[in-house]
Amino acid sequence: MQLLDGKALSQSIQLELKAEVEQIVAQGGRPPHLVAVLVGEHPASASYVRNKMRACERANFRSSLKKLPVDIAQEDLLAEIASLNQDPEVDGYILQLPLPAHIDEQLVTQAVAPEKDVDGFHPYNLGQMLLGEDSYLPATPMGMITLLERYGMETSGKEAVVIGRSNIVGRPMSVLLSRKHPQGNCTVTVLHSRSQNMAEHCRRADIIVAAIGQANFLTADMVKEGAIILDVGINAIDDPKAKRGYRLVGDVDFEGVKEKVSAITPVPGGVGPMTVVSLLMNCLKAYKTGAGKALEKQ
Ligand SMILES: Nc1nc(=O)c2c([nH]1)NC[C@@H]1CN(c3ccc(C(=O)N[C@@H](CCC(=O)O)C(=O)O)cc3)C=[N+]21
Ligand SMILES: [Mg+2]
Repeated sequence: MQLLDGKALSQSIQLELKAEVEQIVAQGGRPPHLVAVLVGEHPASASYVRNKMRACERANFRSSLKKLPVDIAQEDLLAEIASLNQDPEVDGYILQLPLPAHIDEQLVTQAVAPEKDVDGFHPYNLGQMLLGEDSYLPATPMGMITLLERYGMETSGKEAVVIGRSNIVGRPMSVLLSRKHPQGNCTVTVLHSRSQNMAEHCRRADIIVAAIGQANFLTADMVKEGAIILDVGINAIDDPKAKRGYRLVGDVDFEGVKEKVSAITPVPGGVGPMTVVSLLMNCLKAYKTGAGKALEKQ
């Protein structure tokens, strides 16, 4: 079994990004600037955002965290978004999801300038992705494709099963795995809460992407010998012995399946860090294409 070490890979990509930023700065440029907008105090979100800011530091990016109160009015959030869109010193930014219930997530996501949408959540970027045109890819699916690419795993002609149909993970991943691409060209099946015979579908798969949000959902009896497993799950399990009082487990019963599969991502240290570094890759791309100034007020 090969462990797909997302943490180590993300760190080496951060070093590559850092080298590129050093070159930009040596030539008189400013570093790329990523902004994370965090509304309220959602504890998991706060920890993800911290990881993103830390990755920026390691890659010599400039980063800013914009903390907004949980009860912010939607129109005030829209005003913040408009100001980020117009700020020539902001290359890319993300609105950390989930947003509080009184905010219309779709509406505010559409207010983000597509040029600065390094999360790839704007309908324009999602549409471009569907068409196979250039866009910012959503960070988690992009991270998984990069992981396969850097490990030299071609997927053409293989059977892929994606469990989960969320807008930010399952759906875009199913699109990427079926596109014309060395880490694509798969025959893709998307499973979701209404699917029947889940285990049967999974047992046929050469590649399984588990994005269900349920600890230890995918068990050994559901996987084929030699399959590749990408585990998107981040589930906190109470554990009095752990430092934080809990530990993180994925959607895959790692211990159960590890002897059976050919490759698998661990949790933590797999898909999560790849998500973070994908944001930085998108932000450098935004910087290079001049996204910062795209909507500058004249
Ligand atoms: N607008 C937006 N963009 C996102 O990219 C986004 C989001 N909203 N909402 C939630 C999901 C989830 N997500 C993760 C980021 C980092 C880790 C990560 O760093 N995980 C570490 C461990 C984390 C820990 O120790 O707490 C790991 O798996 O090794 C995981 C998950 C980004 N998301
Ligand atoms: Mg994500």
